[in-house]
Amino acid sequence: MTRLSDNMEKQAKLLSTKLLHNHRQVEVILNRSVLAWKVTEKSGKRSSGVTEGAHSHTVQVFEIVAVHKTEDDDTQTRKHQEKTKQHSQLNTYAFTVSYVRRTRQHRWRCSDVTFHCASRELCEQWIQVTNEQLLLLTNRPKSLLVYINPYGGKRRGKHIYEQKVAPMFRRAGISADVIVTERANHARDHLKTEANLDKYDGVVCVGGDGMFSEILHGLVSRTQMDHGVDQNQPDAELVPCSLRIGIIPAGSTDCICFATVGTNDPVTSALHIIVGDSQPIDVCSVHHDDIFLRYSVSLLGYGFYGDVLTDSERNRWLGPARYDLSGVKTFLSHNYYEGAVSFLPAADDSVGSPRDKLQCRSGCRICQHKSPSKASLTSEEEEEEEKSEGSSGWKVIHGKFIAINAANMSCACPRSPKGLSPSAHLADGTTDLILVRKCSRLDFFKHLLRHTNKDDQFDHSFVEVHRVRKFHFQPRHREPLSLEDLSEPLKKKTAFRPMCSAQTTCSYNTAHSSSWSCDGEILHHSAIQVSVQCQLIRLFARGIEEQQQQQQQQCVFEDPNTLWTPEPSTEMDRIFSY
Ligand SMILES: CCCCCCCCCCCCC/C=C/[C@@H](O)[C@H](CO)NC(=O)CCCCCCCCCCCCCCC
Ligand SMILES: Nc1ncnc2c1ncn2[C@@H]1O[C@H](COP(=O)(O)OP(=O)(O)OP(=O)(O)O)[C@@H](O)[C@H]1O
Ligand SMILES: [Ca+2]
Repeated sequence: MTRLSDNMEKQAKLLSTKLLHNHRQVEVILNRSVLAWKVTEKSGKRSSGVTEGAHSHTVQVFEIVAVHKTEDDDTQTRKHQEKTKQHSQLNTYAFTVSYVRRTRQHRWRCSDVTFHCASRELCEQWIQVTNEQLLLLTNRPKSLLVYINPYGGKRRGKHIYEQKVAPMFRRAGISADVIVTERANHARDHLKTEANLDKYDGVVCVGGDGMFSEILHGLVSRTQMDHGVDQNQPDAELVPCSLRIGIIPAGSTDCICFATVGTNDPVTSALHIIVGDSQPIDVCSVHHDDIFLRYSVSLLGYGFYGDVLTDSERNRWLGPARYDLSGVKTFLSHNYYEGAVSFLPAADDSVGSPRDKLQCRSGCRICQHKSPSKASLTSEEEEEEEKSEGSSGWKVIHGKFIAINAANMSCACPRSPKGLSPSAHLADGTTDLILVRKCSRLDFFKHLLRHTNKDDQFDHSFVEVHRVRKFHFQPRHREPLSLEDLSEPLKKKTAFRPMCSAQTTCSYNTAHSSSWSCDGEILHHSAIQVSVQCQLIRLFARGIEEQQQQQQQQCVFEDPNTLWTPEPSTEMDRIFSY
């Protein structure tokens, strides 16, 4: 066994020992980046002609969840002690490493591997040295603030957290303060005004997109208040939030989780939190004149999706099925709306285009590209840039639209696995503006259907899509201006400005106006100004991993339930022979 000093090369072995695993002798190596083990002894039981190289396993150190002494009463250890007569000295002291194992469709599971050692000292040394490596991973959260919506989705949030997530947090040594919400906006208000955020490394929401939206608003507003930033200023440079947000999906659509992780699975999300993943996310700020309305990270939808949402709110009791019912009803209504959309295209080539088929994936190059237009430009500089852009500046489109959608991320979800804009990026500082013009029911049906198959939903004469940094929408008909519809700050403002003229209220016709759905919340203003705030928040996620990469990593070996991670033989040789 060798123990090398801290300043040795990254790949140098910290520990290298012959141990027992599954009744067989294995050589186990720990260096700064991987834990690896390979069988060094042939077993009569498993002689399937597989070479020794195929028995090699590696686990990235940053994907180790925890290492523990295997308890004496551990069933596995007892079974092992009974069975392994031939290794009598090597079967008493054992440690278990819990690590991330990839399964199908971006799902992660926590797997355990137990190694048996010849002595207590050796066992303790393995635990200590492995733990030392885990402590070096400073991006891992130690303390979390968790909000559970007990009524989201199928009302299983509390059960999911207690049964699936809390035990994993405990195993990983993460402490969690849990608040089960008692009313809508409880989490938002608590974060905004009460929570002592200095105590935490992250905030976790257990619920759906609506619950995530509460956490987003609480955290972003709190950060701006703490830094004296006025959210009502559409051009204000917002301060990024320092705490990351974890999403344990327990809602109806869970689009934000699906589009950032690739699956809606509580265990996978818990593992992304434990390993301390970090995925920056763009946030759209939505204003009406100089009044802040809301933030959005997924879909801002006017017309079709706004109407689906408005109708579905009446049928909340139906749970997730409410969207399908309202979807069919809205489709049959076949409404269209008139208005003007003006937008500032993301002219910079580095952001690609919504039709380039370059999907945003883990480590996305486009999102990493630091163009000056991302985050670093002051609003004055941006204004200057806009003025000097001339023909590449703001564009205006007047028309009759069935839907106006701004997809800040793909909006992939189980209903539409590739999403509303399959090539939208999580953190590029832009949103994809999709305009679906008035068309026949059949054409609109064909367009919708393409959200569920491989065909290009933008390849229709009545659909256009633009990658934009900002956009405005002005409905052709004036806004409804009943005081009940107005947000608190606007009510105050209205008291000084007589906006609600008789002419305005009379000219408003509900049949001609839709509402915006903002991440599943209805906005009470149709005329809005939207600006993308590049990478304003970070999630405990890493973006969707390449499917190809996943498949390469997963091979079923001998036991179809055993998924293992083979390394190219050269890589394994390098690890074991260094
Ligand atoms: C022919 C089948 C076509 C299926 C087309 C499916 C397209 C689905 C695209 C879903 C995009 C979801 C975007 C996510 C938005 C979230 O920020 C938000 C908050 O959770 N969710 C919703 O607003 C919830 C929005 C839920 C929208 C459901 C729409 C269902 C449409 C059904 C149309 C049926 C037509 C049938 C004609 C006979
Ligand atoms: N204790 C509570 N009682 C009532 N409503 C709550 C409570 N806690 C949170 N809410 C509200 O419930 C709404 C819906 O919650 P959530 O997003 O978790 O589920 P969902 O609507 O089923 O899922 P999705 O948003 O993914 O469609 C949120 O807008 C949130 O503000
Ligand atoms: Ca984006």
